[in-house]
Amino acid sequence: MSSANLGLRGFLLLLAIWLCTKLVAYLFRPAGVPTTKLRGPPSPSRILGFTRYAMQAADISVEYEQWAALYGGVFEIPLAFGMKQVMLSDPKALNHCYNTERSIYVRTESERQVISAMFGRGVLWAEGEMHKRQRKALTPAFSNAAIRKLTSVFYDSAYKLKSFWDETIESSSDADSTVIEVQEWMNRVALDSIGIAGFSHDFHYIDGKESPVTAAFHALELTDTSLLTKMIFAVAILFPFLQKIPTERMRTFWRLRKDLATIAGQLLEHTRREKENGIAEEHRDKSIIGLLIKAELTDAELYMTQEEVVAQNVLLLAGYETTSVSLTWALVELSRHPEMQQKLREELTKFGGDPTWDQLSSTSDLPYLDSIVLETLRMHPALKKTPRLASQDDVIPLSTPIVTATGETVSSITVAKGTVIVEPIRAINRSEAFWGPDAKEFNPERWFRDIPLATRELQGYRHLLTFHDGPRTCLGKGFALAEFKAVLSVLIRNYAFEFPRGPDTKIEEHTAIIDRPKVAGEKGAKVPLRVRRL
Ligand code: HEM
Repeated sequence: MSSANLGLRGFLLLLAIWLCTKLVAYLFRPAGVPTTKLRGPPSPSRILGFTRYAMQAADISVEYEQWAALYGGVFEIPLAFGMKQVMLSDPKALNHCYNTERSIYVRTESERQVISAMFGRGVLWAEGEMHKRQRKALTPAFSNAAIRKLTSVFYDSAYKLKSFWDETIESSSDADSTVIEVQEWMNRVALDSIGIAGFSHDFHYIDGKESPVTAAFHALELTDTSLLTKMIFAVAILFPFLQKIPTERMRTFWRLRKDLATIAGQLLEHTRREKENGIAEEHRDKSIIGLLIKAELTDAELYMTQEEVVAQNVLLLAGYETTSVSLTWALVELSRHPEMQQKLREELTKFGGDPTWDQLSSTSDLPYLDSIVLETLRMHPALKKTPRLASQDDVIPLSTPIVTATGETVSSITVAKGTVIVEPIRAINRSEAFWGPDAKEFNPERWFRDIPLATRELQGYRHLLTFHDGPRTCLGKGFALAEFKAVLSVLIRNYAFEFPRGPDTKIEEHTAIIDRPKVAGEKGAKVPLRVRRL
C-alpha cells in the first residue's frame, strides 16, 4: 500500500476518533446544574487528556500535589474522550463527599461492573439501602470483641512462618542469615490469616501448598500489566463493554472469582449443616462468614441471599492484598532505616512476649510500633485514590475558597450529576501542605509531635485517608491493624532485615491487583531481603 494511502487512512481514523470524542462528550454532557468551571492543568493530548500520561507517570501523586498548590483544594483534570475528573484535597469537601456516600456519591458503574464480575454483589459492590443492610450484617464480625478473639490466628501464622524461616536459615551456608523474598511470605501469612479468620478455610499457603486461588494471585503478581489493559480500565467508564475483552488479566480474574465463590459456597453449606445438626454454640464456626450466617439466622432484618453471602468472598481479597502489601512496605522501610528497626526491636524486646489485642490497640503500650505502622500506612496507602460518581447534582462546601476558571472566588462549588470526583489518598497523605516539609520522608517521629493544624481538619483513621472514611470506610480496619502489628512484632523481635545490596537499594512499584513494592530490576513483585536470625 502506498504511503499516501496509509496517510489518508490514518487521517480518517483520527477524524473518526475525534468525531466519536465529540459524540460521547455530547451524549454524556451533564444535565441539571453545570459543574463549576474549575481550573486545572492543560491537557497533554486532545483525545487522551491525562489518561495515558497518568498511567505512564512515575508517581502522578506528586503532580496532584503540585496542581493542588497551584489551583487550590479542588481542581479538574481532562481525561480521554472529553471526560473530566474533579480532584479533591480540601478537607471540608472531602468530609462532605465521604459522609454523603450512601446518598450522593457512589462507585462508578465501570468499577461496580469489575467488582461484580470478580466477586459478585457483596458489600464492596452494594449501594444505598442494600449497602446499609449488608454492612450492618457484617459489622459484628469486625467488632473489637471479634477481632480480640482472632488475634491468636495472626500470631499462629507469624510463628508458622518463623519455623519455616528458621529451618531455611539453619540449612543455609551462613547458618545465621539468608536471603528471603519477603513479599511472597507476607502474602502467605496474610492469605492464611484471612482464610482461617474469615472463612474457616486453611489455604496452607505458609506450608507451601498451591491452590487455584494462590495460583491466580501469583499470576496477577508476576505479570506486568500492559498499557493496553490499564487503558481499558481507564476508558471503561465510557465503554463498559471493554471490560468483557478476555485479556490474560481478565481471564485470571474470572478464574479467581470461580474459585473464591466455590470456597465461600462450601463454607456456607458447612455452617448451615452445623446449625441443622444442632452443634453446640461454642463449637460452631467463629469465622467472619460463620458469624454472618449466625446473625442472619437470628435477625430477619439482616437476611442475605445465598448469592450475597457467597459474594462476601470479596473479604478474602480485601483482607489479603492490602495487609500483605502494607507489611512488605514496613519491612522495606525498616531495611532502609536500620536505626528505626533497632529502636523498634528494643521497644518490643523490653516489652517481652506477644502483646495482647488490647496492648496492640493501645497507643501507649507500644508507641514506637504504633508510629511505624501509622507511618507505613501514611506513606504507602494500599489504595492510591478512590473515584466516586455524583448520582445527583450537589453543592460541595470548601474549607479554603478557590479561584474558578472564570476568575471568581468561591467557597463552595456546584457539581452536576454524572461528575466523577476523586480523593487522591496518596497525594494527600504525602502532601507538604498537610504533613509539613518532611511529608515525603518516612519519619515515625512525626507521630510523637503535635499533628499540624491543617491535618487535624482531615478525618479518617488518625487523620490518614488510607482506610477511606464515612459509611464506606474500610470494614476490616481493626482486623488489618491487629494483624499488621502482631506479625511485625514477631518478625522484628526475631530477625534483622537488610537489603543485600545496602539500604539505598532502589525500590519501584509493580502494578498487580494493587501496586506493590519491588526491588528495581526484579521480575514481578519481588523484595529479596537478607534475614538474620537474632
Ligand atoms: C492495611 C490494610 C487495609 C487497607 C489499607 C484497606 C483500605 C481500604 C479502603 C481504602 C477501602 C475503601 C475502598 C473504596 O471504597 O473504594 C476499604 C474498603 C473495605 N475494606 Fe479494607 N483495607 C485494609 C484491610 C482490610 C481487611 C483486612 C479487610 C477484611 C478482613 C478489609 C475489608 C474491607 C471491606 C469489606 C471494604 C468495603 C467496605 C464498604 O464498601 O462498605 N480491608 N479498605
